[in-house]
Parts: sequence; C-alpha cells; structure tokens
Amino acid sequence: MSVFTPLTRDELETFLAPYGLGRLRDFQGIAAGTENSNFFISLEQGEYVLTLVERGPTQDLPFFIELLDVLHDAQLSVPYALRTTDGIALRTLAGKPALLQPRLDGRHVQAPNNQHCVQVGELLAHIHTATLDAPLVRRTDRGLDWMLEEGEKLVAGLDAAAAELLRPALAEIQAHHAQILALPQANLHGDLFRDNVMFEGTHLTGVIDFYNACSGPMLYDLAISVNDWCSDEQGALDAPRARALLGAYAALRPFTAAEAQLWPLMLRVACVRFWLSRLIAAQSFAGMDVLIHDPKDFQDRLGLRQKVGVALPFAF
Ligand SMILES: Nc1ncnc2c1ncn2[C@@H]1O[C@H](COP(=O)(O)OP(=O)(O)OP(=O)(O)O)[C@@H](O)[C@H]1O
Ligand SMILES: N[C@@H](CCO)C(=O)O
Repeated sequence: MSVFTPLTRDELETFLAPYGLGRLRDFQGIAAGTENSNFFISLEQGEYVLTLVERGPTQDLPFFIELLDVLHDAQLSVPYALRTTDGIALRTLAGKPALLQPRLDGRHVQAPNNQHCVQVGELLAHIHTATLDAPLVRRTDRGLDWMLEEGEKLVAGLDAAAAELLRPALAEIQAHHAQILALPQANLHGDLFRDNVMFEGTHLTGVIDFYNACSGPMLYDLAISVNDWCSDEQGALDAPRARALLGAYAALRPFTAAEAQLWPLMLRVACVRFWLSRLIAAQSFAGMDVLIHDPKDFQDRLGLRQKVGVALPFAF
C-alpha cells in the first residue's frame, strides 16, 4: 500500500492538537495513491485527510495552499489546507511537510457515463475561469522540456515498436513547443483522472490531489482529462463521452481557433506525459509495495491518437 511514512497514534495526537478540532477518534492509512502518504483522520469535530508530501519541490507547497484557497473561495469543493488556531497551514510531521484537509464526500467512478463527463467538463472550466485572469505562477516539473529530456533517455530502453511511437511524438513536441506555450493559460489541475474526482451518483462532490497543479495551457488540462475519462477499454476515444465533456466545458469557456487547431496534438502530448511518468515510476518502485499504473495504457492511447475523430467544439 502507498503509505510511505507510517505514523503512530502519539505522533498524530501531538500533531493534531493545535487545530482545535477535538480528540483523535481513529485514523487509517489510505492504500490508493502513488505519490504521497495519506491518512483518513477522524476527530471529534469531523472527518479529515492528512497528507505527508513525499515528492516534489517543497518550496512549491505555498503555491498549492494558495491555489486551493482561491478555488475554495470560488465555491469549488477542494481539499484546502486547514489552519491551526495560530493560523498555520503548512506544518511538519515525521520530517515531511504535512497538511490537514477536509475529507470530501463521494466515491471515485470507474466507468463514467456522459453525465459524469459533463460534470468533469464543467469542473475544469470552473477551475480555469477562477484563475485565468491572474494565474498563480508555477511551472510544472513534468512539462514539455521534461518530456523531451526524459523521453530521450527512456527511448533507448524501449522495444522497437514503442520506440517508433515515442520518437515522432517527441519530435512533434519539439516542433510545436512555442505554439503550445502560446495557448491561453490559467491554473491547471494537471492530473484530473477518475481517481482524483469524487461523485455521489452523477453529482460531482469534490476534486482532490492538486500536487501536479501548475500554470499552463488550459487545453493541456482538457487533453489529460479526456484521455482518462473518455477512453474505452482499448484506449480509443469514446466520442459521446468526449463530446459531452468538451461541450460542457465550451459552454463556460469557449475554445479559441488556436486551441481547436492544436487539439489532436495536445491529446498526444498528454499521452507522452503519463507514458513517461509511469515508465519512470515502474522503474523506481519495482519490487516495492506501491501502486504502479501500467505504462502500456498510454503507449496504446498514443498509438490510437495518431488520428483524432473528435474535434474541439469551435465556431469558425
Ligand atoms: N480530501 C479528501 N477527501 C476524501 N478522500 C481523499 C481526500 N484526499 C485523498 N483522499 C483519498 O485518498 C486517495 C489518495 O489520495 P491522492 O490521490 O491525493 O494520493 P496521491 O498519492 O497524491 O495519488 P496519485 O497517485 O493520484 O497522485 C484518493 O484516491 C482518495 O480516495
Ligand atoms: N494519474 C497518474 C498518477 C499520479 O500522477 C497516472 O495515472 O499515471
């Protein structure tokens, strides 16, 4: 299970006291997740989630806290950082940066339908419209330059078919680098997969795991989401779900001509991003008791996105 840092009850009681939320009733490590250690925490005054941040640059944590405050103020159901009675959000536990957040209701959806996808499209549009006038600046640590650098390193170890797929994808990223970064920007979730959204029935109740959030082209966030929410079992785009998600988004934030033009490319860029990060995770965590997602899913999707049959809804 993906609790990298186990905690004792004593450690937790000491850590939680300054929030003034009552005594610790119960706690439990969360098996899901691949990047951080998370715990469900039951206190007298309610249900919470404690995150120990295990990777990534800790100097960026104030960015995540501020972004979640902005989204919380915009009425979105997000895990914003609770403050101690002294007003402190970012603390340390077991030598790791630690944040306490509200536990959001709902469950992850494994097999989304069009209605789920409509809600995800609306959610993304709300995240973007809440931040596009004044995005909080953070460059992603897994952006285009990272893809080019890591891709070059990894391609030598791939089998011939995989290498033949990755090489042209990297060349395409190199060639369109400037055009991609010139697209309209806002703050992005950066990892809006099914396991980061909560639903009750078809009602979206929350969005979690903002540790890949950054400033960047909004179209990239859509490509990441569509690749996960709107793929069939083989990885091909499911056109009705993709149209549902994109149409709901466009009703709140219309797409530009440049976005419509770069859409098929952006779907491929988002495949490369997660293919590479999964390959790296599979190598780093090999043999460990850590949840590893299959890199091949994104190899297959990249193969299937060479032609994209779902255009971005855009009025020329
Ligand atoms: N605020 C919250 N409310 C309810 N459940 C939560 C909350 N935060 C985390 N969880 C639960 O913990 C699980 C792991 O959390 P999260 O996705 O943030 O971990 P991670 O290690 O950063 O994972 P990932 O692999 O997605 O990057 C989630 O799938 C969810 O079930
Ligand atoms: N959502 C990512 C893992 C966390 O970033 C994946 O499925 O590869």
